[in-house]
Amino acid sequence: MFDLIIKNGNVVLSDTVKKVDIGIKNEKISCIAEEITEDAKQVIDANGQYVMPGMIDTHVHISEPGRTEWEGFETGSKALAAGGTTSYVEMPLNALPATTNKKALDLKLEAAKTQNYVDYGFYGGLIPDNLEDLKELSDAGVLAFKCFLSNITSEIPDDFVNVDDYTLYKGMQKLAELDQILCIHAENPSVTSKLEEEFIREGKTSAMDYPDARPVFTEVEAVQRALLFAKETGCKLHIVHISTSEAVQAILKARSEGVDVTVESCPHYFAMSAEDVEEIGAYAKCQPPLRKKADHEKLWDELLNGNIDWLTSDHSPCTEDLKLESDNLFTAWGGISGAQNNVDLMFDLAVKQRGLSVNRFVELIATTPAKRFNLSNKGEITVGKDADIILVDPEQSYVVKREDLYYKNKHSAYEGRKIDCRVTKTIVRGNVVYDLNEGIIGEPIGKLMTK
Ligand SMILES: NC(=O)NC(NC(N)=O)C(=O)[O-]
Ligand SMILES: [Zn+2]
Ligand SMILES: [Zn+2]
Repeated sequence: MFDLIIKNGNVVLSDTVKKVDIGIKNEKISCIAEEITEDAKQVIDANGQYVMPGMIDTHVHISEPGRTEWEGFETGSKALAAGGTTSYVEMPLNALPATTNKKALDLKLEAAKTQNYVDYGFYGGLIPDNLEDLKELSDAGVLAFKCFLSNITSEIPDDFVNVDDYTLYKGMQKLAELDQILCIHAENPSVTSKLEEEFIREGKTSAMDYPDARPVFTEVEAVQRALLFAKETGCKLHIVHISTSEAVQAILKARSEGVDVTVESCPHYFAMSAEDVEEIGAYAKCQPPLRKKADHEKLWDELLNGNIDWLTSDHSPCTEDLKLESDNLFTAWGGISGAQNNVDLMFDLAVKQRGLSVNRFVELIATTPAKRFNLSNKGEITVGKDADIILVDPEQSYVVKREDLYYKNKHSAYEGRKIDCRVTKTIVRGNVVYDLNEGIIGEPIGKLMTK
């Protein structure tokens, strides 16, 4: 007797897509066979749909506690579930306090405990004055660490700040000892902040000016510095939300020379370019910026050539006033609400429109991040793994509408956009948590993932 059987779907296995049935028992995938005839408490017919591992989104900002009006665990995890994500890793910034010591992590754990509809884990932050806190955060089970090379300053006590080079060096030494990955937001802080001031002074604040104020080389420079420090210290490195082909090439070169480095990018860098931001406005503002068409196409080549390791949402929500109060892009809040439209949007763009294989797509959303973050129960449809599974209908289309968004603040850079693919069910450890017709189902059953 199975708890759940998923029948007749096109199941994305590690190197093939096969029409097989999946039997689930005690939260795990317990049988994969051409036909399962045993009984089950629940049967799902997935005819005509892809059945694949749920997305593992390793880049999500939930600003609870402290800035819960931006996003909370309940609303954020509902959006993730509705978008086909079955587990996520939460960034150490935007909540107050930032997750830079054990006390702050405990506040996160407490807030998250009863509110998550999907599985979740945490990052610890590296900032200039917390080198002594890294071991305690690591011992408490954070999945990885994060720091900013990009300029990030705040007047508010306990908010996140970027590292200086000394902290980067010392932090990497410590994290290498702790066998932790350091994830880095890589942009040169002094060039970008001064350039932005200069552009504003000169009134050059259009959507097409914005990427010029954070030029390609400022990403490449910070990436190269991080690579050099990683080579020196032996620290495992992961570069988040990469926006340029040039930076990807620098990463590939360092990897070929022995640096243990991986790289992610996000759907928004593929779905939109700076030209689109002219129309969409601040909802599509982020750092690093959406690049102009020619750079954007070069990043697509990197993705299609297998040079980007995985995809994340970088769901970085805020209240709508922070997007609207400023009359120019330069001073509006940077960050895109995207957690609910990762899987189907990228399936449409990369698989349907640009011919990426479905197997490669699954590596990008699930298998590779699971391996890198040592989430050994997740990321593949294989007997013994957690039954974290989504159904994806490549024949359905929909238009992104505010009222369908689960975010606390229902704005999106994709509002009004037609997506030719749709997530129809999300299953976390055998529990159906989202269904297209019924919406979010049941109680928040998400469990904490620790290292
Ligand atoms: N404070 C943020 O949420 N920042 C985020 N903002 C973006 N990407 O625009 C990020 O990941 O850098
Ligand atoms: Zn960032
Ligand atoms: Zn981010």
